[in-house]
Amino acid sequence: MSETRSSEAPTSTAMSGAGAVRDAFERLAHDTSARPLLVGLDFDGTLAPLQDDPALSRILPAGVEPLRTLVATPGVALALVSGRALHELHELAEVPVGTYLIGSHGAERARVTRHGLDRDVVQLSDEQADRLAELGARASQVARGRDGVWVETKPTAVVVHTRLAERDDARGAESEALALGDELGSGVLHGKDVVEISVLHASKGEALRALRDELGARVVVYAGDDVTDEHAFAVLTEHDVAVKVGDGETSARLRAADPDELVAALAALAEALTA
Ligand SMILES: O=P(O)(O)OC[C@H]1O[C@H](O[C@H]2O[C@H](CO)[C@@H](O)[C@H](O)[C@H]2O)[C@H](O)[C@@H](O)[C@@H]1O
Repeated sequence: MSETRSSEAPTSTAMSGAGAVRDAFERLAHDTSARPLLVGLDFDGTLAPLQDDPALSRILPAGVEPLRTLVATPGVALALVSGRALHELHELAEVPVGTYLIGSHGAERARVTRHGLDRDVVQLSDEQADRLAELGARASQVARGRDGVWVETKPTAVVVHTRLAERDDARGAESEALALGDELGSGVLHGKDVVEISVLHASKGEALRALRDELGARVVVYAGDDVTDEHAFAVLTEHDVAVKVGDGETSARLRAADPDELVAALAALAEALTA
C-alpha cells in the first residue's frame, strides 16, 4: 500500500569545506536578481543538533538572530520544513513572526503571526483516522519488549524511534516498522533512527515546490541533514542552492559539516543581506 521514500538513492558527492556554503550564501545575498528568495531549512539535525529525547531539541542560539534578519529582509522569505508535527515545530523552533512552517513532512502548513499560527487544518478521512489508530496500536507491538524503542504519534503519522536501542533491537524494530508501513501506510520514511508511517501522501519536496510557486521565488536555498530532505533537494533547480548538513550520500551540491557550520553560514548570509 505504501510508497517508501527513503530509497531514492542520491548520487553526487557534495562540495565540503567551511567556506563553501558561506561563499555561496554571500554571493546570493549580493545578487539582486535572486529575489524573491526563499530560504527553506530543516529543523532536527540542521538548525538543532540531534538529541536522544526529541522534546529537548532547540535551535542553536547562534541561529536565532540570523533567522530574524532573513524574515525582516524585503524580498526574502523563510520556511522551516520539518517532519515534526506543526504545533511541536512551532513550540521548539521559536521562529520569528512571518516564518512559514511546513510540518509532518509537508502534510501540515502554517505561517507564524503575532497572534499564533495561521494554519491549514489537516482533515483526515474516517478511513485515514482509523488507519492511524491501527498503526499506533501495531507500532506499539513493534516496540514492545525492545528496550529503547518507542512510538511517537503525530497528526498524520506514527514514528517508531530506535536511537536509544541496541543495534539488534533497532534493526528488528525498523524492519518490522517498514513492513507495517508497506501493509498499512500511505507513505514510509526511513530517517535517522526513525521509521515514520504516514496515512497521507506528502513530501517535503512537494510542499517546498508549492510554497515556491505561491511566493514566486526565483531562487530557493534549502538545507537539511536527513534522507527525507533529499525530496526537497530533488525539486531544486541548478540556480538554487542545496546544502546537505553532516555525513551521507546526497544530491546536494554543498555540504556543511554540522548545524554549527550551517548556522554560521546563515549568519554570514544575514549579514551580507543587511550590508
Ligand atoms: O524533518 P526534521 O525536522 O529533521 O524532523 C524529522 C524527525 O525529527 C525528530 O526525530 C529526529 O530528531 C530527534 C531529536 O533530535 C532524534 O531523537 C531522532 O532520532 C531523529 O530522527 C522527530 O522526533 C520526528 O518526528 C521527525 O519526523
